[in-house]
Amino acid sequence: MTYDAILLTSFGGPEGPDEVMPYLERVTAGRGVPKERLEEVSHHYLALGGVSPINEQNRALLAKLRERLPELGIDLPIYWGNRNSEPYFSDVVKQMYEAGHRKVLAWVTSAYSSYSGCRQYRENLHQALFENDLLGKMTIDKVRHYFDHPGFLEPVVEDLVEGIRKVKSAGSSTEQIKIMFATHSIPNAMGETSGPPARREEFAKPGGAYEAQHLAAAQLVISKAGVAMGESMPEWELVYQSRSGSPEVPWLEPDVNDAIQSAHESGRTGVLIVPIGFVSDHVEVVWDLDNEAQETAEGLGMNFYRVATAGIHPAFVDAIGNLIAERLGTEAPKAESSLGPWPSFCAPGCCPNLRRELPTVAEATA
Ligand SMILES: CC1=C(CCC(=O)O)c2cc3nc(cc4[nH]c(cc5[nH]c(cc1n2)c(C)c5CCC(=O)O)c(CCC(=O)O)c4C)C(CCC(=O)O)=C3C
Ligand SMILES: [Fe+2]
Repeated sequence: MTYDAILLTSFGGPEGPDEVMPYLERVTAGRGVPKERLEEVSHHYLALGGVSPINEQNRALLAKLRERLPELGIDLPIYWGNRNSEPYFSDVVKQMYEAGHRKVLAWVTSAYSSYSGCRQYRENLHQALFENDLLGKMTIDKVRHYFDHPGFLEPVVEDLVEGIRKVKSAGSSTEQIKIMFATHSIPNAMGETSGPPARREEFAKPGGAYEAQHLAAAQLVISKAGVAMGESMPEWELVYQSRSGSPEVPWLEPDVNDAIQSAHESGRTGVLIVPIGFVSDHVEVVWDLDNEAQETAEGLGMNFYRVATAGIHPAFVDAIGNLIAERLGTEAPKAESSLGPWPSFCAPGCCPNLRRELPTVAEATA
């Protein structure tokens, strides 16, 4: 495979108070999210000055990639585009075409399979080509999901080890600690249909491939931390956060705050939250975990530690390099769970849009 440019592909966020409501409306357009939920989330953003940290984190990652990829032998220009805020895909795609690029490889800031974390990006990239009349003139492929890539997990393992030591020295024993791997909740219907249709029977409902990938990543993190510490690990579980949508629609559970309450009731005195579902410390992490979950835990008198995300850790930057090199055919895939390496091209019907079928990029031909 040859590519002539890389596109760092992300979610986007507001960068000022005036941008918050238009951003939230854009994100949820046609998604059936009640107005009350938007009001509530707008307060999270406004409490942070109306600025999501996500764009700054992507600028920092972009700078690291531009520095590091050439050292790894990848001499391709790197662009950055967002689904929901400037720089929009449509503008970036146009800019890339005008600069002469025809075969683009997108790397997405989402490690797992789901409509929200995969197909929606692929639909939006297709839309960007369409809007610029570039269908058939320029292709955009996508790097595979990397939930079980060692370089995605290493920064997490490092900080989990640190966190366990801290919570222990605050007085909680191994048996008194619960490790909670946290990820974005999604509707059950989205979980059940995540991943390729041919593999659907393989995964438990309602979480589907989305949940299976998280469990695989969590198990790897626990094993690695156990080896690093040379001792047995506290018990762990997968929990969900940042539930949106209307209350009648079932979403993946348990919620992180309920899980903290249950852990307290079963005699735990320490909780570590590992935001394994996120690649950097954006609003879901700094608000929903560092404020809400921490308050829940401390209100119950528990020791609390929130583990770092991959961010711009050198191991993660190198992992992105390896994932790109894998697509270029110059390095072997690195995937440590029995689920991977996840395919680079999504099967038709993978992580479907349950509202209406839309064309996408980076789809496998049947
Ligand atoms: C799976 C998943 C990821 C991980 C994969 C990926 O990274 O893409 C993710 C990431 C993110 N989600 C983000 C923000 C938001 N997500 C929302 C709403 C929703 N997310 C969903 C799922 C996911 N979301 C879903 C099923 C909805 C309901 C509406 C719908 O069905 O589409 C809403 C609306 C308000 C609310 O209800 O919360 C906001 C503002 C930000 C930016 C944060 C920042 O600004 O720092 C990021 C990285
Ligand atoms: Fe989201």
